[in-house]
Amino acid sequence: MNLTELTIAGARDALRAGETTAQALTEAHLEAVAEAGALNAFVHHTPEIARAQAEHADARIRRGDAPDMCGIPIGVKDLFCTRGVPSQAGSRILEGFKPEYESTITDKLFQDGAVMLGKLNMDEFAMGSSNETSTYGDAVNPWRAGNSDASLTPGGSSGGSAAAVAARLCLGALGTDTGGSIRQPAAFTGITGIKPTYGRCSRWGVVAFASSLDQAGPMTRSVRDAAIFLRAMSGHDPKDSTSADLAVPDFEAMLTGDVKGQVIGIPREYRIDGMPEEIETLWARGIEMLRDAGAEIRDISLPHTKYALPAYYVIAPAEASSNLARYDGVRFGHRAKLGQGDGITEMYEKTRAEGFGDEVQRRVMVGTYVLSAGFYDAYYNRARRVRTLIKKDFEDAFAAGVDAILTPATPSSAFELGANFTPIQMYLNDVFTVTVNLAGLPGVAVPAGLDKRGLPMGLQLIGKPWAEGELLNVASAVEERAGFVDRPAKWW
Ligand SMILES: NC(=O)C[C@H](N)C(=O)O
Repeated sequence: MNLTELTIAGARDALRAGETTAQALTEAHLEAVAEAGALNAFVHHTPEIARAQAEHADARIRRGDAPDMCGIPIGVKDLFCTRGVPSQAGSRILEGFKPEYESTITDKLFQDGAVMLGKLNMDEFAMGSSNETSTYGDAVNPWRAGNSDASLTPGGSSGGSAAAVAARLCLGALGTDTGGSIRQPAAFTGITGIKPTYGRCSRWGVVAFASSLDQAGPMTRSVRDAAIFLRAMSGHDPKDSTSADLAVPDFEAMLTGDVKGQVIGIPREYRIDGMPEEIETLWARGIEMLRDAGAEIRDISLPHTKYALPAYYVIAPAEASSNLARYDGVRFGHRAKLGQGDGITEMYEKTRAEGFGDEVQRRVMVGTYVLSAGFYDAYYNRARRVRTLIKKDFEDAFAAGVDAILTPATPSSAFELGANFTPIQMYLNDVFTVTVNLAGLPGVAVPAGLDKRGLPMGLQLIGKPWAEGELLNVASAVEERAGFVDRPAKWW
């Protein structure tokens, strides 16, 4: 058995059947991680923790007391606080920060027996779409275009998570998604990623970027794995007042693959100018797959879509400017060296100028500006009103009988690292994904084909609030028909 080729479902079943052990799985993955330095996916390695967790998991499996994630080697995005383990959110300003507490999500996973191999690379404070704003340097996509050896982005901000899962360094990884950070990298690396409904998973102990938009989710190599992983992460947490007090369904049991009679909406506003033909064709193929599976395809309108990106890039920086005020050189991580006569103001200024990268500084400035007294109504309040309209567009579609919405996940496949996009060009990566965060809905990206260069492309499905199970079921129908089995050739 090739242990790094298993899915989470396959590994779980093999562990329970005694065909392998958590320790063997862990060693195989630690070895894969050690060989994959060129991908720069893992930025902190925790082999001692992994080995201790695996030993413990094996004992539980032998006792017949093994939850689904017991003994499963995973990677954790650096945005999650993990007790005693560096948790830097990809930023220099959190250099040396080792939390004294565990995030609720990692705690839940560890309670279930999951094995943490280490922390994964990401854009600084989750701001970016290419993993190029990370203080650790770029994570690299394991996929390459044709015969070219140019390094491609795995997407962002959960770039390390996507690269690690696609390269078989772990069976699944934790990501977070504020405007597309799970779904875009999943699409760029040919894996599955779901952003759950806002409130499905606790945000406690996840470094905050934009609190009304942030949501954690799993990144995996199959829809079934996403269902298993998501169930283990979900649930109410009294420590996060925005987490929902709702029962968590068995998402895996809902994967029947049957979508007969379901109404799938195709929003005409997502047919944007300049959309590459290959993405358009992929979308058309997705429509055919679902029609073929017995779903009813319906053209719909989500009229405020075009205002989503500008509204997101007002609301997210506004919240970020407030959340990031706490990094002052006193409470966490990095503090600048001070000169003679420097007072507390210089300490704040120098620390923040050194500790934050350009993109983070840009967002703090934009955010502070749109919240300032003279501009609050013109920008922040207007963006909030747009957000309400976007949410209402989706509500109207669902009220008219639509069960799920199909769109492309991204407007392109993976691009080269160092492409030197302007900030606006970079933000355009999120054009199909931010609406979902603004509306608080669940969205899943599934790999559905390769482009002419041999790079993966993904489709996005958007669901009703709390309907992750139904949504993953539609995704599984696409997965089955797309038959995406391609994988990156190993060059690292
Ligand atoms: N965090 C995210 O979901 C990524 C998004 N591209 C942003 O930079 O805000």
